[in-house]
Amino acid sequence: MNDIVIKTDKLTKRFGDFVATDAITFEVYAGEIFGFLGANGAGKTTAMRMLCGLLTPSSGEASIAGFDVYKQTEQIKKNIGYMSQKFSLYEDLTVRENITFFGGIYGLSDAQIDEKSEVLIRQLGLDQEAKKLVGSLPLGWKQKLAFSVAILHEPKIVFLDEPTGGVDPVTRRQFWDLIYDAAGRGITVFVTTHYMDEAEYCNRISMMVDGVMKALDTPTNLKKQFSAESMDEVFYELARGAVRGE
Ligand SMILES: Nc1ncnc2c1ncn2[C@@H]1O[C@H](COP(=O)(O)OP(=O)(O)OP(=O)(O)O)[C@@H](O)[C@H]1O
Repeated sequence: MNDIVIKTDKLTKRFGDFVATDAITFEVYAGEIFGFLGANGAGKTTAMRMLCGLLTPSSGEASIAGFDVYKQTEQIKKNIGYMSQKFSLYEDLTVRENITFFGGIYGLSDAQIDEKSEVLIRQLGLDQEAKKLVGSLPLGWKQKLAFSVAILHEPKIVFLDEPTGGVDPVTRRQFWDLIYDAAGRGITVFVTTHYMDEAEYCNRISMMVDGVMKALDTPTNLKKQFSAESMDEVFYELARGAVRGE
């Protein structure tokens, strides 16, 4: 009995004659960690922006947390968290000021913000850094803080667009501990990544090639399906015919 929190039917985005996302149809379940993979230019960011209510589709259907992507974008935004590649922390505010600022935007009370700030700062091990400007923190800390801020309001779904770009594997693993923690609390995680070790951490993975969703299954089943030892091999098999990208 899985609750569906994301449902799309032939969701498409055209830019002029170019079809960036081509009739993708899939479902994501509550509490799932769903990996959204594809080579550069495959159409991941475009699809994700439609799902977040930030970009109007050209055709097809999608509902996010039960809300329609054409008509109910404000409700969608209230029920999701979003962390883009250029995450939205303010570098010239301190760690604590950033948490307070975003808590205010999400409509949390002062008491809730105080409580969340304490928990978060402790959980991230940022006690020494709480009064430091975010701009002075290493990238890995910024990413963890940006993720924590994106789920400050305990959304139903959090969308992560390449959240761990540019940091080492140990720091990436620590970031994934936070993802597991959020998923354990029932937050659905929709994540794009280029790192195949991260793909292995997902419950299910979809692979986009030239705007089309070419595969969707668990990492184990995908490896079986492609007689592959690793997700790297699966990715290569699927993406090698791609026209777009580098
Ligand atoms: N506003 C736009 N106008 C025209 N073309 C666009 C626009 N936005 C994206 N595209 C094109 O759509 C295609 C898909 O882009 P998108 O950013 O969705 O891919 P992606 O899978 O997220 O790639 P990456 O991994 O590089 O971020 C690309 O060829 C891109 O150039």
